Amino acid sequence: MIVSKSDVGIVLMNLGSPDSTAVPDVKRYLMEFLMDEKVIDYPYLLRWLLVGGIIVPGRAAKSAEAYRSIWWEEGSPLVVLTQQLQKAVQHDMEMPVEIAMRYGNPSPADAYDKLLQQNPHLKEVILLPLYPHYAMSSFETAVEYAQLQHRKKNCKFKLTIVKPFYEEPDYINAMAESMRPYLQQEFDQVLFSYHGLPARHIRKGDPTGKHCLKVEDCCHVASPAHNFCYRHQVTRTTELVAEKLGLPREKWAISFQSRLGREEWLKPATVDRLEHLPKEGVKKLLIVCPAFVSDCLETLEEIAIAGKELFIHSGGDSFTMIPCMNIHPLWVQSVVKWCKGIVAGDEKMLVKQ
Ligand SMILES: C=CC1=C(C)c2cc3[nH]c(cc4nc(cc5[nH]c(cc1n2)c(C)c5CCC(=O)O)C(CCC(=O)O)=C4C)c(C)c3C=C
Ligand SMILES: [Fe+2]
Ligand SMILES: [Fe+2]
Repeated sequence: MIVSKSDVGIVLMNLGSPDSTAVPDVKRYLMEFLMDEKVIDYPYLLRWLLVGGIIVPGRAAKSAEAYRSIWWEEGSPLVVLTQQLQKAVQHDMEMPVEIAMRYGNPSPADAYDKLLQQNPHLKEVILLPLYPHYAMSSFETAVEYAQLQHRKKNCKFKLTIVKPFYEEPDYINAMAESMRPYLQQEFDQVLFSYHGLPARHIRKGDPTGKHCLKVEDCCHVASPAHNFCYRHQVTRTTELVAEKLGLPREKWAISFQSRLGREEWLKPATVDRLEHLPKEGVKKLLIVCPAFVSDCLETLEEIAIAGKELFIHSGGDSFTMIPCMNIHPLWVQSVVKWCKGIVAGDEKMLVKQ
């Protein structure tokens, strides 16, 4: 459907943060996040006992302290950087751009209200989940939440969803160019550290039921499962970015961070690599986190503070974290180009509905 530009709005959707670093706010946020059945996918009662009885009480104060170590005067880095992206995209777009968060504020309903205030005749909203890769616990839950609020509010406009963009040439180019200046310095390895997932989520998401983590080297063997396979998609992003940067194979590696709980998660774990790399001769490390388009707790605290400390303590000499794309001009241009293309009728970036 082609609608007039003046009747379209854009929502950039990210994960969300607590409202403040106060322990009750962090508790509320963690409860909302971890009680999401697509994040911790156990039966409700078990999830409630585990999250409300063990994980959140045990984690909230430590999490609040971690947030305090990275918090900015204007608020959570993730929220502030998403607002900055909104402003930068808005600067180059004729249609209104708002942001929404999966957890915490502002919600998709808040974003729809703001768009409707600007244009009560809104016909279409383009929802861009700011996740390059598909995961049930990131992309899928964000989309379903935005669709639920769209239905609950009985919105009359159409909600159009942008697909995970893990191999889109514009994203790959923006990632590579945002990294390139850091490659001028001497380094032994670039570590691409992605948010981790329970391995079970990868198997559960495989629509064929017989490919992911079952076929040898599954991520390199063609399969319809790849549309839903986070591990395939992060591998593809890494290989395309490395190729664009001319990085030889022995100069890069992949790892997975932020493990939670006792289940098996994707391997290798970033913490294990950071501990062992210096002993393997990797003393000068560059690290980048392409699963996040905006810097957040997972990059600024887990990698830039705790990860650096671990690597240096384990015998490393230099550790440089490459920032997320944030408001890199090529990233802003990519978002603008995709949205303008969709408004002009190009459907290749869209989830088929
Ligand atoms: C079972 C637990 C978790 C899964 C699965 C998970 C997937 C997942 N998360 C992101 C992106 C982000 N996660 C962030 C923080 C964060 N993640 C978990 C747990 C799971 N995530 C927790 C408990 C936390 C909270 C912080 C903590 O206590 O350590 C963030 C940062 C938010 C911020 O405010 O800065 C992001 C971003 C993705 C993309 C993903 C699936 C691929
Ligand atoms: Fe997470
Ligand atoms: Fe796979």
